[in-house]
Amino acid sequence: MPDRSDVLAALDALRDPKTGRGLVEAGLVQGLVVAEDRAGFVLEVAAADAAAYAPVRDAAEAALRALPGMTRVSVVLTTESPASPRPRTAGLSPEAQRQGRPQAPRATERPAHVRRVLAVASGKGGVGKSTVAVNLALALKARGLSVGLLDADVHGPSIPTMLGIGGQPEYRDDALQPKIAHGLKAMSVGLLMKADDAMIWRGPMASQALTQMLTQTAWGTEDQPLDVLVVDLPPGTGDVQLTLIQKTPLDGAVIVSTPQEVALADARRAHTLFQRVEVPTLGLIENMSGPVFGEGGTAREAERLGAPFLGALPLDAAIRRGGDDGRPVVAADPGGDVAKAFAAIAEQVAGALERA
Ligand SMILES: Nc1ncnc2c1ncn2[C@@H]1O[C@H](COP(=O)(O)OP(=O)(O)OP(=O)(O)O)[C@@H](O)[C@H]1O
Repeated sequence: MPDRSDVLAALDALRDPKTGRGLVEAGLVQGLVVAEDRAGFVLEVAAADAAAYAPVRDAAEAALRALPGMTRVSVVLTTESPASPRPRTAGLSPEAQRQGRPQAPRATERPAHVRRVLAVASGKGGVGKSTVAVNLALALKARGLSVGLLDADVHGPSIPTMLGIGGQPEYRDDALQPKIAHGLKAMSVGLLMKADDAMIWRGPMASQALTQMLTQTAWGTEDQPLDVLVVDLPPGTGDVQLTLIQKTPLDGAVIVSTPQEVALADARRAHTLFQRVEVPTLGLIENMSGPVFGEGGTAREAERLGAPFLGALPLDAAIRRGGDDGRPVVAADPGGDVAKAFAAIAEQVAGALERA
């Protein structure tokens, strides 16, 4: 298996067309991940140079793929647009300087022409976070808002399936063009990565690519800004989530949980995580509520945390089918009980975002 130094040598053998130096020496290789038969990194260039560097990205991918034993390679070309400077990062606090440990960077850059950014989070995986994100986005849209959906779930991006979208997003007019599905503007990490690249994407690449999807997607225009951008975060409360929520300028978060104690304990941790970064928890949502998993647990947890309880959604086969078929239940059956439950939640979320 090639190791990190083999990968670096292969990349440095390629020339940066601008400086004539090797890619590594020129500082173009960022966030390199090498793990057994996989490698990936971010090639970040100025926006004006994006087209010129596409062949460099292709050459880098080819060079890595040519290494013996290397089967999965992913190079993401990201651009640094002059109109949207990189997020400024916080300097080291005196305490951190003394300890030699950097503080995590805090986002200061908002995506252009987006009024509000809402995170949908869950402590635990599989509780229906993505299902809620999609249907809540549709319910907000049904209120007359213009809504975008950013699938940041690097662990398992499911929004493309849920919305029935696919194919690489187009890069036009210096921006990634979102896919339009059921009236939502959607962008997913799943559209940019190949199915089995998930592991590579968990590291710095994920963070950089998400920053790019957030800030360089054509979410809105000056004349028609996007009202709400819903961000489907990866489940969990670890370092990946912490980095993402620190780098994303969030106006509020909703936390999805099932009624079981194991899920509620993780929901509690998610709330604590948001508190740490001073993002208000707009409320908790109980999913898969009913006789199988129980009901009421999330409402009680919300009360304990001092956060609003936004509503409960039943365990319902139609919700699952809608997700599998690319026809989310709120779009497929807008007059049904589930759509009404989402409408009630959307009303509270819209109100809270207005005040945020
Ligand atoms: N209320 C519900 N009733 C029935 N099935 C549901 C419900 N909510 C979600 N599901 C189904 O449960 C599965 C997991 O849902 P989903 O992918 O939304 O969870 P998640 O929390 O986003 O998972 P992860 O973050 O781990 O990817 C899906 O098959 C989905 O269709």
